[in-house]
Amino acid sequence: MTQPLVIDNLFKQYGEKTAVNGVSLDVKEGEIYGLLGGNGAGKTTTMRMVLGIIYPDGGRIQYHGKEYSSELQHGMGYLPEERGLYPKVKVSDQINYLARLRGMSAKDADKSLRYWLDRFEVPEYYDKKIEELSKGNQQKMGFIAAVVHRPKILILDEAFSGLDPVNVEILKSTVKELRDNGTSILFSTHRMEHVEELCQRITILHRSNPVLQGNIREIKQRYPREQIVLNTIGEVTGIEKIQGVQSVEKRERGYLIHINNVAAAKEILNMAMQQSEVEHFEIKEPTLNQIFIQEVGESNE
Ligand SMILES: Nc1ncnc2c1ncn2[C@@H]1O[C@H](COP(=O)(O)OP(=O)(O)OP(=O)(O)O)[C@@H](O)[C@H]1O
Repeated sequence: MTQPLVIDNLFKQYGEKTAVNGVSLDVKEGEIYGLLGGNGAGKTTTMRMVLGIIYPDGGRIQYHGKEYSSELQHGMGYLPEERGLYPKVKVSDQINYLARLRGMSAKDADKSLRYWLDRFEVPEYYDKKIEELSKGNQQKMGFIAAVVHRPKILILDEAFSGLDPVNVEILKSTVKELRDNGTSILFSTHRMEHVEELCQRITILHRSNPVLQGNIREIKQRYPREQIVLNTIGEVTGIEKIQGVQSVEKRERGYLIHINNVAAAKEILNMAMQQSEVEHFEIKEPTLNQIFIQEVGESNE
């Protein structure tokens, strides 16, 4: 079976500025692939090349084994980071028009739009102009515009930005459902917890270069486990004296301990058990955000 999306050694230059330098990745059917990077890393440029909005200066993109052609637009959906809908046009006029541009009949387009408005519990937005909606609700309409024509490949650039926590959950479950129905999703975000929840594979870009790539589980295993969460009933003293312990922070229910040698973990546990009752002991794997900071030298969030 050919892959829905294969990007091979993609390259893009704006004058002297290299925006994307040798990005390769593939998105499988029914996968949400995470594209991460700080501001200006090259995520949007990569996505726009995939969508055929701009042309690569080098490299190759294949869609189900084929080169780009304009008909492929019918099978692709895009939620841009910046709002993509016209403020003064009604939701129904605009989204139905976009759906028809992507090959749907007027009847199917309207049915699909109404389905999505009901799904987000806002059927009354059908007749509203975009500018009449709040920022978060405009984002939802942008999402509907991206999925109304049932694309096989979906590109989501900061899909959850501007949404309140309830709406983030609603959109997240929708994205998971689209994945489970076979959609291939290329997903960019600054929020690492979303990536940890939604994606199995990622690429981290830094100043146009891919600096880290692969399966999140495997990536995490390559980084040392340097944090211990210890919750005890009573106080434990002397942890900082154990060799390999770098710092001990008192937390509400215990301690957060930084180590630079995993052998210290056993000694910490022994000491804690001698002095108190241990409620919880965990050697934590690094978070994706910690790995990101280590690779890129700054937080993504
Ligand atoms: N049309 C353009 N002309 C000139 N330079 C551009 C253009 N579009 C992007 N760039 C430059 O290319 C680099 C990558 O930009 P891009 O928008 O792809 O980053 P990004 O990872 O999406 O960032 P952000 O998280 O801030 O949206 C940046 O340095 C940007 O200034």
